[in-house]
Amino acid sequence: MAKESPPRPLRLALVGAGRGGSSLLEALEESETEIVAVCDRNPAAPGIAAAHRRGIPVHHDLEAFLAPCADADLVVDVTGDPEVGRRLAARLPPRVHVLDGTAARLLWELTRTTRAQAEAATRRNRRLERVYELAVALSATGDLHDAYQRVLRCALEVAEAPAGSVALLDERTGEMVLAAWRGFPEHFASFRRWRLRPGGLTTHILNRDSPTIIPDITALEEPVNPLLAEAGVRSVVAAPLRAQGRIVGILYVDDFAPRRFDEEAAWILGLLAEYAALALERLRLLEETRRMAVTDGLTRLANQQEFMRRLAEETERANRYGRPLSLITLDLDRFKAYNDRYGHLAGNELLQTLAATIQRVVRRSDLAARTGGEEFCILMPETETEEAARCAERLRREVAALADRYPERIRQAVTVSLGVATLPHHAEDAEALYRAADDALYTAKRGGRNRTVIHPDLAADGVPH
Ligand SMILES: Nc1nc2c(ncn2[C@@H]2O[C@H](COP(=O)(O)OP(=O)(O)OP(=O)(O)O)[C@@H](O)[C@H]2O)c(=O)[nH]1
Repeated sequence: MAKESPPRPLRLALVGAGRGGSSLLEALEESETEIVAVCDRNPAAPGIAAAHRRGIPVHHDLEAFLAPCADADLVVDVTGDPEVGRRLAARLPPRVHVLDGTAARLLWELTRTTRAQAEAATRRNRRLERVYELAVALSATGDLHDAYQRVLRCALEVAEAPAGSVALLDERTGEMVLAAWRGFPEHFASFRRWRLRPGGLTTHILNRDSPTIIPDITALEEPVNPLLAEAGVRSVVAAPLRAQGRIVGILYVDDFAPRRFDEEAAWILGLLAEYAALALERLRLLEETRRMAVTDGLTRLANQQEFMRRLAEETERANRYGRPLSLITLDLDRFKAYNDRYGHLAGNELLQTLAATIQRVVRRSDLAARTGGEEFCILMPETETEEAARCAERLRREVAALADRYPERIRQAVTVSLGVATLPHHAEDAEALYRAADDALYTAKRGGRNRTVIHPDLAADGVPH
C-alpha cells in the first residue's frame, strides 16, 4: 500500500486587518495554517503590525495582494466591503475559496474557542504542576516557617492572587491563630488571634469540606474575622486544613478588590490544602519534638544540654571576634528547707516562678537555662562584667520580692545567690568560664547567701547591696 504523505498546511490569505482580522491572526497564531499574505488599505490597522512581527507579507493595495492569493487555498475577507468581494470573485482562480461575512466570523469564533480551550488546559496543567512541585518541596524541607511560605507562594500563584495567610485552630482556647502570611503590610500581624463565633465566617469555612469562595466580604451578613476586614481584603477563597480527620486550620487566599475566584482555582486550592495540612502537621510535630529536646519540662527554659551547646558556640564566637561574653550562675538559697516545709509541688511552683522572673529580667539575646535542680545559668553575649553584675543584682532583688508579689504561690521569702564571670577577663574557654562563674557562686554561698559575687573578688563579700 502506498504510504500517505502528511497533509500540507492550509494556505490562507487575509483581507481586512482591523479588529476582526487581527483577532483571527492571533487565534491562528499557534495553528498549522500558513498565512501567505495580509492586506489592508490602512497601514495603521492593528493586524498589520502583528503581521509584520510574524514576518507575513503585507499589502495595502488589493491588486498587489491578488498575486499571492492565487497561490492560497482560502482567502478570508473580513472587510465587509461588497466591492472587495466582487473583485476577489472576479480575479481569483475558481480553485481558491473565498470566505466572507458570517462564514468568516464563524471561522474566527471556532478558532478562538479552540484556542481558549487549549489555554485553559495549559493553565490547569501549570497549576497542578505547581501543586506537585510544592508536594515534592514540602516532603524535603524540615523547616516549618519555610513550609508555610512555600504553601502560601504556591497558593497565590495558583489563584493569581496578591495576598494570603495560614491560620491555625487552637482547640484549647477556641481561637484562630495567625501562623504565616504573605502580601500584607507588617501591621497585619497585630491581630494574631481571633475568637471563633458560631455563625461567623470562620466557622462556616471550617465546617465545609471544600473551599469557600467569597466574591465580596463587605456584602456578607455573618461577622468576618477582624484580620481580613482590617487589612482591606475584599474577596477570599478559603480552604480548610485537615490532618488525619482533624481540622487544624485554614488556608486563606485574598484579593484587595472584589472578585470571583474561579472554580478551578478553588478546586486546586482544595487539593493543595489537603496535602499541605498533612505536611505542615508533620513539621509542627517535628518542631515540637525538637523544642522539647532543648527545653526543661518544668520551667520551659533551655535545658542543660542546650546550655552546654550554646556555651561552646558563644565562647567560640566571642573568642573569634574578641568580644566579651558573661555568664551568671545562680542557685536558690536553702531550697531543701523550703521543699521539706511546703512539699515538692510548692517547690516546683517556686522554680517555675523563679524561671519566669529570670526570663523577664534578661534580654532577648541572653540565654536562660535550668542547669540543675535549683541551679540556673544566664549566658550573656556581648556583655561586660559590670552590666552582667547589674543584671544579677536586679534579679536578686526581684527574687527577694517574690513572696510579697505572689503571696498565693510563694509561701515565704526566698533568696538566690549569684556568681558572675566574663570571658576573656576571667577565663579563656567554655569550661573555664563555667567554672569561674560557679566558683563565684560558691563564694556567694559561703559569704552568707543572697548576694552576687564577681569572679576575681573571690575573697570579697560580694557586690554591695
Ligand atoms: N521541688 C523540687 N525540688 C527539687 C528539684 N530538683 C532539686 N530539688 C531539690 O532542691 C534541693 C537542693 O538542696 P541543696 O543542694 O541541699 O541546697 P539548698 O537547700 O538550696 O542549700 P543552699 O544551696 O546551700 O542554699 C534538694 O532538696 C532537692 O530535692 C525539683 O525539680 N523540684
